[in-house]
Amino acid sequence: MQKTPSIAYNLSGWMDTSPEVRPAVNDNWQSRRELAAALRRLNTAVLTRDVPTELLQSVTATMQAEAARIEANEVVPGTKAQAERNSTQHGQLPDIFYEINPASGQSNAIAPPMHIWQTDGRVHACVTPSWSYEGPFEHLHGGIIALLFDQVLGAGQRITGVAGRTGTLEIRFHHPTLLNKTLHLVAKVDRVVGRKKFMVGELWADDVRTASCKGVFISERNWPDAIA
Ligand SMILES: CCCCCCCCCC(=O)SCCNC(=O)CCNC(=O)[C@H](O)C(C)(C)COP(=O)(O)OP(=O)(O)OC[C@H]1O[C@@H](n2cnc3c(N)ncnc32)[C@H](O)[C@@H]1OP(=O)(O)O
Repeated sequence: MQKTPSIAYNLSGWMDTSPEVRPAVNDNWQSRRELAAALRRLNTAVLTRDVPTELLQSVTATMQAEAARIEANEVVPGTKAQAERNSTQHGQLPDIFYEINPASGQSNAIAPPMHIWQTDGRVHACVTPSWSYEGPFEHLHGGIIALLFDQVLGAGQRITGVAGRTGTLEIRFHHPTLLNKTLHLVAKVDRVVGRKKFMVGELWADDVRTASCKGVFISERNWPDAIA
C-alpha cells in the first residue's frame, strides 16, 4: 500500500514552462528576492574589490546589526516548516521550494540563481554564475557545476511523474566553463528501470558543450511524491 502524500508536500506546479522567471507570489517573496539579489551583489563586490580594512569593518558592523534585526523574527526553519505554516505570507510548498532552493531559488542568496523550465519533454535551465563561483582562474568551480546538474536532472526526473533522490551523478568536464556568461543546461530522461530513473544532461556556453552528466535518481518505495 502506498502512503498518500499530504497535499502540502505535492510539488506539482513547481516547474516553469517558460524561459521567463515567474513573478514572486506576493510582496513578501518579492522583497526576499530583492534582498537576496543585494546580498549576492555585496558578496561579489567584496570578493572582487580592493577594499580598505576600515570599510570592511564598518560594513561588517552594519551587516551584523541587520542580521540581528532579521533574526529577531519568528524562526520557521526549512522548506517543510514553511510549507506547514501554510500562511498567505509564506505561500504553498511549490512557491517556497521555488524561492529557497540553493541552486535555483530566487530568494536564496547562495543560489546563482538558475532558472529552470520544462518544454518538449526536456528540462532547460539558464544561469550566469558570477565571480562568487570561481574555481580555477576565471572559470566556474566544478562542484558548482555538479550542483547545477543535480538540480536540473533532479527537476527533469519529475517528467516521469515520480520523484526520487540522487543516487549517482557522473560528470565529464570537457572544457573549462567561463564565469559571468549565461550558460544553458538541458536534460532529459534516458530510461526508467523499476525505481531508477536514468537522466542525461549537458552544460553549454554558447556553442561549446563544457560538461555532460549522467544521473541515476531513485524513487522511494512508499512515497512517490516525496520531495526529490
Ligand atoms: C521539482 C523538484 C526538483 C527537485 C530537484 C532536487 C535535486 C536534488 C536532489 C538531491 O540532491 S537528493 C540528495 C542527495 N541524495 C541523497 O541524499 C540520497 C541518499 N541515498 C539514499 O537515500 C538511498 O541510498 C537511495 C534512495 C538513493 C537508494 O536507496 P534504496 O534503499 O531505495 O535503494 P535499494 O538498495 O533498494 O536499490 C534500489 C535499486 O537502486 C540501485 N541503487 C541503489 N543505490 C544506488 C545509487 N546510489 N546509485 C545508483 N543506483 C543505486 C540498486 O542497485 C537497486 O537497483 P536494482 O533494482 O536494479 O537492483
